[in-house]
Amino acid sequence: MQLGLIGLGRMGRIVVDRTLAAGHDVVAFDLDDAAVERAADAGAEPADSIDDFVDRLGATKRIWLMVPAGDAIDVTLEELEPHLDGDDIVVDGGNSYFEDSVRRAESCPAAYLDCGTSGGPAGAELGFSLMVGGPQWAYDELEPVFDAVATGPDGHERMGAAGSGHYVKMIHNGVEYALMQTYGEGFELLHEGRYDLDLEAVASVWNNGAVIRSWLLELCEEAFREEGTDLGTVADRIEGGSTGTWTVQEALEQEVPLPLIYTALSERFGSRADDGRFSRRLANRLRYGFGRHEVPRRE
Ligand SMILES: NC(=O)C1=CN([C@@H]2O[C@H](COP(=O)(O)OP(=O)(O)OC[C@H]3O[C@@H](n4cnc5c(N)ncnc54)[C@H](O)[C@@H]3O)[C@@H](O)[C@H]2O)C=CC1
Ligand SMILES: O=C(CO)[C@H](O)[C@H](O)COP(=O)(O)O
Repeated sequence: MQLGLIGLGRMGRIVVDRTLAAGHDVVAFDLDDAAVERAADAGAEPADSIDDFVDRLGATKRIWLMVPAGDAIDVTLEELEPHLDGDDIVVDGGNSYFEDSVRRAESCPAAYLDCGTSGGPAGAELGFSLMVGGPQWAYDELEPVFDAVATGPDGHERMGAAGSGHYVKMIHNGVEYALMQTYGEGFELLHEGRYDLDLEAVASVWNNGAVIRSWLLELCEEAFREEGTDLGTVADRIEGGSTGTWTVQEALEQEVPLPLIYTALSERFGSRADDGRFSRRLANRLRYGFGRHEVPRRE
């Protein structure tokens, strides 16, 4: 099969490499010329514009977008759409908001598959976990590519109608936030607690047979090994947050309580306050107000 790939960053490049390794042909485009050159070195056919990209694809086009969620998807689709018809397929493998994917599926002349992708660049060796929404025929048609990009046939599944793939991935990310938060809390207590512990050793022994073993816990072990048991110079600031915000918004709309995911999300926002949380500072001052407790002051 021939696959056109747009977006050759951390994730797109893995899609290229795994698709090529499975014996398919890849036409590759990115706004970054150096990324296109690197994909060409790996065996892809380089394209220098969207027009060139579509010219290099056969009459029936199979296209995978791996650009950042948001405007980059709409801009790319706007350029692609005059070249597409109902026999063509477009996959969005990024972290798009599911309602945007529903809208795009309705307006795109091609069959549109929203594909939640999990595994991250670090999971490249194993292959990804793919959660796909959209028409069954398009999913079936792209099965050889999904087999290649995922861990294999068990690593991808059609979730349902348009939007469902990105919906499942959004909630996957909410779970990811909460798991990171709970590992963080456990290790914080171990770090601050009664014993002088080697946290890499704790993570390692937990990863060998413990109930709470997981890939994230293996990544905790790696972090302590590489940064030290006190995490060295790693700052207490957590970026990201869009997928977790959407998960919490959806939970509010569906009236489903998600206290753990909400707490994990709010910890991210709280971590970004430049000089500490205002609410924590006010609570500090109020304890003086009612109790004349000493007020710890900033340097
Ligand atoms: N990095 C991760 O752990 C994961 C990322 N994702 C999602 O995959 C998507 C891509 O993520 P990454 O590869 O990490 O991002 P990245 O920033 O590494 O790569 C994005 C690439 O898209 C290119 N690009 C941007 N706008 C473009 C346009 N209009 N036309 C052509 N190329 C364009 C950039 O030049 C860059 O090479 C995002 O939606 C992200 O949320 C999904 C799962 C995991
Ligand atoms: O999807 C992912 C992992 O599963 C990506 O790493 C994503 O960027 C993480 O989301 P956020 O930026 O909201 O932390």
